Amino acid sequence: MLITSSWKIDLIILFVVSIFMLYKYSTRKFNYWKKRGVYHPKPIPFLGNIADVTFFRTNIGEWLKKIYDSTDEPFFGIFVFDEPHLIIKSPELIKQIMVKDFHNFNDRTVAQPEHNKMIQNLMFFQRNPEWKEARSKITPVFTSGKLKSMFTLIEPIGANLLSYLEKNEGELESKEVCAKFATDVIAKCFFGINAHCFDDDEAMFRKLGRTVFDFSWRNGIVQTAYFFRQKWVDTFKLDFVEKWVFDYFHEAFSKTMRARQESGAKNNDLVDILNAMKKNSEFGSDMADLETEKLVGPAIQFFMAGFETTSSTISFTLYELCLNKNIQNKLRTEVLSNIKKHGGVTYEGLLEMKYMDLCVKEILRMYPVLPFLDRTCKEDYQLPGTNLVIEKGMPVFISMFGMHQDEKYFPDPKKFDPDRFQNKNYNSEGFVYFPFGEGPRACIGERFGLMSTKAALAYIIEKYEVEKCATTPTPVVFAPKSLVLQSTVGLPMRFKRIIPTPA
Ligand code: HEM
Repeated sequence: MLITSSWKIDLIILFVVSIFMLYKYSTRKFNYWKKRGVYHPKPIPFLGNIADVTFFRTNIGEWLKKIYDSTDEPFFGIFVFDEPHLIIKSPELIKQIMVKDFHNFNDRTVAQPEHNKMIQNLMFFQRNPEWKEARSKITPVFTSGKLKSMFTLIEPIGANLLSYLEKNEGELESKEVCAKFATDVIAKCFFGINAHCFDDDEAMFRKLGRTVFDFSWRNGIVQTAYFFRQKWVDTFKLDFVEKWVFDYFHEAFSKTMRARQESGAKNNDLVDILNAMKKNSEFGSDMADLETEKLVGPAIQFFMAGFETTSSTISFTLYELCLNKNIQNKLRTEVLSNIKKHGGVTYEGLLEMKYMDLCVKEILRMYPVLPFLDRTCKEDYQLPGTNLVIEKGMPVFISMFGMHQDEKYFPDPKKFDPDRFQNKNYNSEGFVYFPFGEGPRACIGERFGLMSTKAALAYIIEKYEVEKCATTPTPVVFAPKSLVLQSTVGLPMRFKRIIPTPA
């Protein structure tokens, strides 16, 4: 006998008391924002405001946008399960945090797993001071000269893309076509490997890409935990992507690097650049060992950060072009005259394509592949012009998707209107448009991503008309289990070869 003479009643009492205690525990911080006079949507016990993401009813980008749209406050609080998080909405405050006071917000909130050295050393996950050191060493990989050299590696992949389209003309899933292109480009430029994605649907690098980014329960749960339940990552030793993926990348890169060192061959890729840096001891004396994560890390990081972002941007552009024929025709006119002037799709030619630039800018506004930014507050911080002190360790989020779709900044936000970027700087006062992030921690591969995106578009648009077909989704429905913005059904469309008219 415990409490009453019936063990059944005892059990019920114990159950009710346990639930009550759990309820009390999960709601113990729920007056955090109220006490500070900060607006916050009403949280629910155990889940806070993250129920929709927890049950995979929506993805993180759309969830944050929905909360962003629910208030006009310049900043507001939410609860992720039981933990308070701050969302910044004011463009001026975003600028303050991302740039002016970057020193106090120079780490992401994303977990840095103790059990996995490889993930720890990926730049996206790195914390300071390691991040600062790694970033300054890797920045020279993306100078104009190196990009221009890497462009020569993209040209043959452009030819493969066109012969693939020629063989498979008609209805195609454009996201898959663009994924093949982006995978081949990244494998070639960063791993020195021909991935052969256009020849083989089951090519190994393509499989790796699917494993990392295809929406699955595994990826949905683990990748959400990395951003919102960092403690689980260490407790359950969760790997951002499956371990075999890292092992494969590690092996592939190390092999190429070793072969290159032995043969002395040069290829204009990351392998050459890192070999040269290693020779000059730019990575320090501990880098004598070829297999170390610090050398392989950048290649893996570039694959993970560059493959999905680039392929999505190309395919979302094709998607909007097939829905907006007049814009497609205008872009083709520019591409054709540029190709005529430069004798083909060239590095210099791409830089001159003004309308192409507007189209890609507008796509990245409408479909920012990574739809939110995150930073951690390093030390207690008085939010300028407010009474709020952001406490040390507070996760701070920015809804990029919310800002980019806010009609206050972008009238008629669902309309694909490249001309809205014509002679317009949206970030003059504060930040409202930042598809590559902002400040010292912004995307390091922006210029590479834009170069490969524009190259693919130029190759395709020169030779093919893209058209809506019966399975083209209108509008796009974003996958709820995905960290990045992805269409649930892909982006099928018709590729119709343009028959040149005789001169
Ligand atoms: C259209 C293509 C791309 C888009 C839209 C994109 C977007 C982004 C965004 C939003 C961030 C976070 C920035 C922040 O927190 O302020 C980021 C970070 C990053 N991106 Fe990209 N990216 C693209 C292509 C690439 C490519 C091609 C590479 C590599 C070659 C790359 C490498 C990285 C890395 C390493 C980071 C982490 C930077 C750091 O923590 O210092 N990205 N990217």
